[in-house]
Amino acid sequence: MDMKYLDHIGIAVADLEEAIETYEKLLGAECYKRETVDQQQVETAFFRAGESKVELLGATGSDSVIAGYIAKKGEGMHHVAFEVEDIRGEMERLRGEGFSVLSEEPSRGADNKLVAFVHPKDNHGVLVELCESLD
Ligand SMILES: CC[C@@H](C(=O)O)C(=O)SCCNC(=O)CCNC(=O)[C@H](O)C(C)(C)COP(=O)(O)OP(=O)(O)OC[C@H]1O[C@@H](n2cnc3c(N)ncnc32)[C@H](O)[C@@H]1OP(=O)(O)O
Ligand SMILES: [Co+2]
Repeated sequence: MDMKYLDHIGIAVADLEEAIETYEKLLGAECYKRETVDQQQVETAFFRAGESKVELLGATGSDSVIAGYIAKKGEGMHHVAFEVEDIRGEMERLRGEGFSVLSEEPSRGADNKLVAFVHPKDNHGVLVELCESLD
């Protein structure tokens, strides 16, 4: 299988501190990691939920896709992320299947991963992230 498992869901939030408090109560677990990814202009906060994770995403700049998303659609589910074994191979496979992979090369994401995205218009309205762990 090419996609190994659902690694995380990404949730766009307007106020990261407030959202962390909410998700700590909701999941009954503490945020275990915070990381800013400058290339994406986002600050992330991660929670474990069984084998999967919840990634809260706050914008760090007005050009951030998260700021644009919230301005247009409001807060909410932003993407689903699948862990893959070989991200470049998977990007090539998806391009061959006609999907719009949004970059030529993967970039550095949070959590020591390489990431790439597939346009939501190709996935029935859901932005899909591919991630490959570098650990
Ligand atoms: C922290 C790093 C990493 C990790 O390690 O986990 C991350 O998770 S980073 C997460 C943030 N980064 C990204 O999302 C990068 C990839 N995304 C993009 O390049 C863009 O967001 C996009 C998908 C290309 C859309 O950008 P753009 O075309 O500029 O936005 P529009 O507002 O014009 O939208 C066009 C069209 O698409 C719909 N849309 C946009 N975003 C989403 C979304 N997340 N989910 C579903 N649909 C989305 C938008 O509503 C528009 O639709 P129409 O109005 O019907 O045309
Ligand atoms: Co993500």
